[in-house]
Amino acid sequence: MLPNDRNIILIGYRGTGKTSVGRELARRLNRPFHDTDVLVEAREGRSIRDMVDQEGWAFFREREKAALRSLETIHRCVVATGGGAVLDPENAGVLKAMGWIVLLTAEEGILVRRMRNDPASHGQRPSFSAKDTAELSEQDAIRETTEILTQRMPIYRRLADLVIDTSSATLEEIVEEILCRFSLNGSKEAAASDGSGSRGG
Ligand SMILES: Nc1ncnc2c1ncn2[C@@H]1O[C@H](COP(=O)(O)OP(=O)(O)OP(=O)(O)O)[C@@H](O)[C@H]1O
Ligand SMILES: O=C(O)C1=C[C@@H](O)[C@@H](O)[C@H](O)C1
Ligand SMILES: [Mg+2]
Repeated sequence: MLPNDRNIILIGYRGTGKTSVGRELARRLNRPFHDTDVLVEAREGRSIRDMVDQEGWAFFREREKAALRSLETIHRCVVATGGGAVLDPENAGVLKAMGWIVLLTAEEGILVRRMRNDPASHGQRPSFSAKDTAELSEQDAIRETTEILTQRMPIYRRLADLVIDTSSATLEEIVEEILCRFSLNGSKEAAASDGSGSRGG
């Protein structure tokens, strides 16, 4: 398989922008986009939050694993993962074999602010603690985020082929960095989808 045929997989904590960046990157590359959270919700016919409330985290993690397995043989796609998908070592192995892994990061305070301002948070993002995330003070939410990131960052970093701090970057800038890093900027697929086909190579 040519390097440019590999999938591009986005990993990282909640609110780092995996879904937003993935959607835009797929549009720029004219590639299919898959989001494991969206797949799980579509298959289950309910939100992740409802799944976790009704069945618990282990149930959701099993469904997430099955969703990831169903993507194992795709190529030339962009994939956004759930923030905790990489915690399962088997999932991590599947993702690593699937393509280039891009880790998105951001400062804790920014992550908390993004999640609080995102209307999707309230109906769809289950709380990690007993309280609803929206009910936590900003300080407690930052503390919770810092604690979880301390556990997860070594796993995220071990898997990553590229790390991008999104704290003060726009979606466009992040997408450009990914295209540039994997030499996809001048590719026919990128050129064709951004309307600059005659200039591309
Ligand atoms: N670079 C950015 N700058 C500003 N806002 C951003 C950026 N990236 C994402 N956001 C905003 O942050 C919120 C969360 O983004 P998104 O849903 O893409 O994150 P995610 O990593 O997919 O989260 P989750 O793990 O919960 O699925 C959205 O409201 C989105 O518009
Ligand atoms: O960080 C996490 O553990 C999660 C992130 C979201 O993408 C969802 O997959 C779910 O809310 C769990
Ligand atoms: Mg997402």
